[in-house]
Amino acid sequence: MLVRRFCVSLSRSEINPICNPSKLFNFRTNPQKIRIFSCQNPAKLALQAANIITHKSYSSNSQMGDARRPLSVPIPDIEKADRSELLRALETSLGSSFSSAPLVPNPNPLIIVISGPSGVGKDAVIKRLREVRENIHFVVTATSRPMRPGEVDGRDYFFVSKDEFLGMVEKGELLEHALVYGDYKGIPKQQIREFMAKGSDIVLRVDIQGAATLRRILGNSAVFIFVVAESEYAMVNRLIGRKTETREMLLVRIATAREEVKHANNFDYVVVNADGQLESAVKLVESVIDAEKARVSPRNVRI
Ligand SMILES: Nc1ncnc2c1ncn2[C@@H]1O[C@H](COP(=O)(O)OP(=O)(O)OP(=O)(O)O)[C@@H](O)[C@H]1O
Repeated sequence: MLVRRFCVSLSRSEINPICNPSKLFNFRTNPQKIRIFSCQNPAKLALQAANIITHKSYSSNSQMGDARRPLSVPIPDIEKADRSELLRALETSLGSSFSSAPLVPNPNPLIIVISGPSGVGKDAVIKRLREVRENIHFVVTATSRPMRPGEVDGRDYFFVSKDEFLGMVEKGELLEHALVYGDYKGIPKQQIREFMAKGSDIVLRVDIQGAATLRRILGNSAVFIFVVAESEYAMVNRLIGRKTETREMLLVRIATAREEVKHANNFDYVVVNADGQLESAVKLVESVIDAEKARVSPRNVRI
């Protein structure tokens, strides 16, 4: 019964390498042998198939008169032969040895732009991502805003004066810059070039305005991720809880955030950072990065 099923599928299958070895090995097949397969006796057919794969289909040098054709070698029984013997026979039959070189090139380093309204947890997501992910560089933004308690110059931001900042702009040292709530923020190009050359992925953390500018500059060569809280209430609560804003600034930030939530469409991915669910948000960002690395047509960024 089993033999019958095997044979029926053999005779029906166009791509079955036994019925048509040319599909697999690109050989010129002997039409005579293919015709033999269409015989009606299933047991005989199975035997012939087995016979051909071990000996006959590769044995006739007289029919393969050119140098590209594989040599005539029997393929040992897969159950009995040792692996290296089998590999050698397959290599000889195919006419070339199996390479250990990667079948596809290593993926290009990515630029990942992380943005979202104020207070949704961009910094919290990035801080955790920094702990769990290797080979990724978090660009330190230059800013003219004063340092907050607990922040470190060169780690959280490069804190510079307004004049120093404008000097950087003039020398073309910034990929993008903007005036945000009265303070300048900008992305130093040199850092990106340096770390991409080492093969690191780059994370840029910008506000919505900055993300829109980067989209114009980088187009689809970078990955844009929009981080949001699960609700406006949660977002406001987090801003209040952070205790970094004056009452006036709180109002401005919340009003701006309301507008900014509408910009999700300009991004490639949305990540919801729900209350108490920071780990899930970070995992999702990691999945996005992994998926981007597996793209068939990679993004190709030049700074
Ligand atoms: N998933 C979460 N659950 C609870 N609290 C969170 C979560 N994510 C972030 N927070 C807290 O919310 C506050 C705001 O987060 P964070 O400073 O990271 O926001 P942000 O988007 O970087 O804000 P801004 O754009 O104003 O700098 C912080 O006190 C942070 O610890």
